[in-house]
Amino acid sequence: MTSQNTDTAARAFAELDAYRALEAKQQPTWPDPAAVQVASDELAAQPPLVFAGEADQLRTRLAAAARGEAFLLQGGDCAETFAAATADKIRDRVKTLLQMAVVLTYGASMPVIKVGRMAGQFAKPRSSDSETRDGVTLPAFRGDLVNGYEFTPESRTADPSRLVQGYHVSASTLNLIRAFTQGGFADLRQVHAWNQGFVSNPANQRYESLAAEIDRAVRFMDACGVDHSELKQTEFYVSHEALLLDYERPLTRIDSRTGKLYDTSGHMLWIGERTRELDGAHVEFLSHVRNPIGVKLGPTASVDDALRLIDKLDPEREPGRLTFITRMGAGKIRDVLPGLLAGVRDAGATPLWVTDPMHGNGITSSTGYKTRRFDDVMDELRGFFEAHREVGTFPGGIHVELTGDDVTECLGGSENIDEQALATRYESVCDPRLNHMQSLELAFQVAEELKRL
Ligand SMILES: O=C[C@H](O)[C@H](O)COP(=O)(O)O
Ligand SMILES: C=C(OP(=O)(O)O)C(=O)O
Ligand SMILES: [Mn+2]
Repeated sequence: MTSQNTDTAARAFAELDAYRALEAKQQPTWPDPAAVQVASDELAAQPPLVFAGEADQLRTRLAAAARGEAFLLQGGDCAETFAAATADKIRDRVKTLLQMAVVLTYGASMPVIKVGRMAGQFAKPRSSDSETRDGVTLPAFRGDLVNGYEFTPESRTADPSRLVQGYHVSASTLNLIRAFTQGGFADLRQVHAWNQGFVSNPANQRYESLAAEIDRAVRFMDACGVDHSELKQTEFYVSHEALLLDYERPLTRIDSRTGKLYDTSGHMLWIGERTRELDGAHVEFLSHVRNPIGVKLGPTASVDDALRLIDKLDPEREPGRLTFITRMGAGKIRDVLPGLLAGVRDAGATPLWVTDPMHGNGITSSTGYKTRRFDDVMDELRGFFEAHREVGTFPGGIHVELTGDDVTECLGGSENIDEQALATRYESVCDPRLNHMQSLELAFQVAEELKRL
């Protein structure tokens, strides 16, 4: 580095570090600050997980979605865990997203941008700092990057060595995702092989007939001698909530090509509903990195909130830079979203609008499980499309908590999971996820909405 480059880098990091003077909500209480410094130094010495150029490429893809020329599919666990970062589970989540993408691409006849909530989704904001079970109170589980899910004082104590472990688990997850999506697994000729559902399930049968059509189309192209080598690989990006600043900061690096800062822990980072204060540390931090940024907006978000977030996070109004992920709740979306869309549009801003139909629809079952009704999720989705049709803006994508596994965490769907069934395979350590079949079913319904655009 020349001394001029060194100066520029020092200035960029000094600006980034303005966040340190601001309130950072939802951070763990680390018992030993010296150990956090050791972990931070270790992270700072590791290679980046993603390349800045990939984040730029995703920004251009998201810009197309903001213009109405592509659709974002973002999904994965509420909270990834280190233990579940196995080849089978990663493969099944990737498969589920690939299947959904095929359904959506076919339905919308437009490119679908695939972004996993994967390879870094390890830190959770919580409603309460503590959890009480049978009269015993311990710190809440804040994600594997912070503490363990097991309900013991040792496990629930925040442990900064988990930051480093989280980096390595993210690296191996991302490595496998790259292998799957670029090494032949995601070849469109494998469209049948991705299916893993129950033969008799209606979503499964619908998928099989769509896959057969795609097969015929690919064979037709083969017979015509069309070169369609781009069908052999697929672009796949990773994202997570940039919650834990002790993890994000040491992974933020200067891009040698441009001299700009990128948070290299993932391609896209988002700010959660609980940490999106304009004068808070998270908004300040992400305002200084070049990655595409998402912000969750709940039902209390005003037009003014949205416009100020745009001014802070996307002052140049750069296409693809900013995605608003709305999570209003099925009962509220039709009342609150149209005004928000219109207010932002009238101010001349064109962020990408995406729906998260999960987080506004949480309930507790009579049997004590955190759950969501599939019908509420679908209702919010329809409300999202209705609001955009009403205002004339583009419904640019979906953000869902899902897994490739056959879990029983959300009520309903074609398998009719009821309150009693929740207990059979409830595996989430945080929010309930759509299982493989529910995810596919949702994709078909979104495809129907996209066909109406
Ligand atoms: O994923 C989102 C939040 O972390 C989660 O909904 C919070 O859940 P809690 O209300 O159980 O803390
Ligand atoms: C914490 C999450 O969501 P929100 O910020 O919308 O509550 C999440 O996406 O898991
Ligand atoms: Mn969640």
